[in-house]
Amino acid sequence: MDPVTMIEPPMLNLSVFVLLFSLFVFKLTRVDVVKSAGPPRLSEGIPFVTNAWHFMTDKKLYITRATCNRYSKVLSKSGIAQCRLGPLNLYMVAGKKNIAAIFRSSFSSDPWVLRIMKYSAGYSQADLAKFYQDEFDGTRPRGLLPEQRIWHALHSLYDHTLMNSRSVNALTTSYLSYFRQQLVDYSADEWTEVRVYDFLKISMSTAATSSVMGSRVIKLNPDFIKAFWEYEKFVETLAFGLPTWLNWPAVRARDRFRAMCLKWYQVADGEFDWDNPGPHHEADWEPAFGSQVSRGLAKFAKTFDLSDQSIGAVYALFLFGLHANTIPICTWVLMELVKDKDLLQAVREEISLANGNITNIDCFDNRKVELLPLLKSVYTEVLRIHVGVLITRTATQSVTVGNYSLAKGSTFQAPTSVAHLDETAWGTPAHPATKFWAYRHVKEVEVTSSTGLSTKRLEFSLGGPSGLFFPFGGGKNMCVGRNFAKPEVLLTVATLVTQFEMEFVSWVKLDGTISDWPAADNPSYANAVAAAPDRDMKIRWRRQLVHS
Ligand code: HEM
Repeated sequence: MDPVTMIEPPMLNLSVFVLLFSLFVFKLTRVDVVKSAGPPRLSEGIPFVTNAWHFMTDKKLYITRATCNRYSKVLSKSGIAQCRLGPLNLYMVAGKKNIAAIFRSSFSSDPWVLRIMKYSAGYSQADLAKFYQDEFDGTRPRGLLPEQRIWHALHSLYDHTLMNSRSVNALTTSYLSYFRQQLVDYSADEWTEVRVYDFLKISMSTAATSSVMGSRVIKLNPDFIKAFWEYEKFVETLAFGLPTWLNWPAVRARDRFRAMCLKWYQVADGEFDWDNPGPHHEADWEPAFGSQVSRGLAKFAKTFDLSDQSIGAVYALFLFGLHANTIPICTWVLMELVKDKDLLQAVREEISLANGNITNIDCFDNRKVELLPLLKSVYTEVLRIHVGVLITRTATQSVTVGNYSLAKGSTFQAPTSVAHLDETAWGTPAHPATKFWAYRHVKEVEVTSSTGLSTKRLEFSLGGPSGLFFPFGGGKNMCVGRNFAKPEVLLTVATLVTQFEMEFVSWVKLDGTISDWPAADNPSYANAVAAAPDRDMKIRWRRQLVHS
């Protein structure tokens, strides 16, 4: 199937699910509707249904209802609002102080993550029980060493293999080399038409998967990348835990992708020498599992004796985390550059200057590209505008938020979009907060050389308060992939704009037909982190002649 048609959002099915889900919830739950003395409540047109419906079909609207004048100013006034989401009673929070509060150590995202592991990834019940038993609230079984505790082991594995500079550098170098292989078919002689999102979905996911697990996983499963995107479009709705008979296409896509991951794992496991200690256990790269994080996940699965079903789920969910946000973010960055020729030229010059006017990307210093102020500003601005997630936390003890004392077990959600689009924090008279502005996060500074010569240059400077910018979440559950995400996106963009001349052709719908409208955030991604575009940009490009 054409890779574009396979990503059409499952709107029809979703609508049916939501309706049935809402009725299901309405019938099965008895929820206390007494007006409490707690934070103000966000009203619902149809009790139990309206919020769940909006959350699953248009989360922007769900959040807007809590903040916008037309509906209610509940959240903007008080900084905390109660909100019913199906059977759950949640507290939505906003404002620097309340957001900082939910990033404290007395809040955890583990219960929310468990839901994703259960439904979106499909861990087995027996393995989920190991996580449930390792209580996050201090009542965990006593006498266990930290490394014997499953949550601790998972978090420290990520810290060790994704957060330190050695592992990030190794992943970045490997990613770039695989990404360049995706470009070999494009020559300097002819113009080729490509769709930006379509191209990046295939090329970046192929390169990033290979850099983490090695390319064998794709050779063993020729449909691997296609199966990933088939699965990706369902991950958010799977998390709602609808019965399988109601959600069959999603469950089938998940199980198919998980089985592919397991097939690869079994080959790698048979090949890896587990019994003999040696450098292969700590190497940045070895042929069986690939990178440190991939090998670490295998060790984790063995240590906690995970079932085959859960092992497939471990890798499927990790690959979702790896691709689901960097690829839409990179797409938006590239779209913004192609839309604005002057900006594209300015970014090209910045990259070229930093690299001594060498346009051969093979000679680039990766770290220099990451520091370029204008490119970093565009990346930051795209994160600000297009990351729209409800950062979710559960209180592990009784807590005080926004002057309200709330019980242990209360669930909180902080919508990034309320903070990221706050006009008073980010807007300027010429550039409102809701609009992309490439130069929002740079300022011009004057520098004087040792010979007394004064020049002006751009310096990166976040264009608003850091407490109102949290695209990667915060606290101990903050995104562990953020140190890799940045070089992955920036180096992909730097490679493409330096190696290719590119021109806008037209906006197209996801099925490839012409669109009169530019791309906007796709509302059918429910609680996704970075919004995918609802349509694509067709461009034409050809390789630049390289001077080294
Ligand atoms: C621009 C790209 C990305 C964005 C915007 C993003 C955003 C996020 C957010 C908002 C969370 C939840 C954090 C919280 O609850 O406080 C998260 C968690 C996570 N992300 Fe990312 N992410 C990105 C890239 C990546 C990459 C490249 C990887 C893998 C290498 C990754 C792996 C993960 C994992 C494993 C978690 C769960 C962490 C935990 O529960 O301890 N992410 N991400």
